Amino acid sequence: MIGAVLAGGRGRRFGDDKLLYKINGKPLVLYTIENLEMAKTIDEIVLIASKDNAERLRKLGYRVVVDELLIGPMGGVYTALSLGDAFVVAGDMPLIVPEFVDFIVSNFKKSGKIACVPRWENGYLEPLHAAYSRAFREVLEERIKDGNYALNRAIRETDVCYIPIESLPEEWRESFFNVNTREDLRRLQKG
Ligand SMILES: Nc1nc2c(ncn2[C@@H]2O[C@H](COP(=O)(O)OP(=O)(O)OP(=O)(O)O)[C@@H](O)[C@H]2O)c(=O)[nH]1
Ligand SMILES: [Mg+2]
Repeated sequence: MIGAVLAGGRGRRFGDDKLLYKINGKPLVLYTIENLEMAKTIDEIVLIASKDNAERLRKLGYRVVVDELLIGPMGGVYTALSLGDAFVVAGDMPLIVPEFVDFIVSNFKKSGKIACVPRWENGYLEPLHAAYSRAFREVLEERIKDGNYALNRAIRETDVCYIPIESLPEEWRESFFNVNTREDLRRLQKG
């Protein structure tokens, strides 16, 4: 399974250097990549960049694909799925838990569903920490054509499998932590 890292955002809340911002000498996105690589079910990492940051991201040594749409996360997932089935994560999720990724990917494979997405009891979804089949790209294509760019709605209106988060080990929840502001970074450095 491909591990696709969304890295084409503009980081308006943080500053556009967000993913390459160094924490203890290492770019934020490299934490995400290295944890994803540790998942046994992931055999290739691909960064889904914008044309503006693709060259800078290429220097990290991973495969980079340019997202030509830049309509938000939905376009990133759409671009990733052109390569095949993928586990998609946001590049700003440095604490992803490899065992959790493997858990989602194996459930996705077992379920035979078009996608498998973690869901909180209150209904909130975690679409940027989820497994998608290539076939889901067609669902997205229809919606993109109509100008419907909300990924959450696309998932809700499709027959996907959900992973109930509260039934899983509590330590796995840090997997969803994402860096949006400089304040989040301080939380990360404190550990
Ligand atoms: N390929 C791609 N990635 C995206 C796109 N929009 C956001 N992302 C990435 O998805 C992840 C989560 O997005 P956000 O937390 O909203 O980050 P952001 O868009 O960079 O930041 P804000 O402008 O502050 O919302 C980040 O790693 C972004 O780089 C997009 O249009 N295409
Ligand atoms: Mg974020």
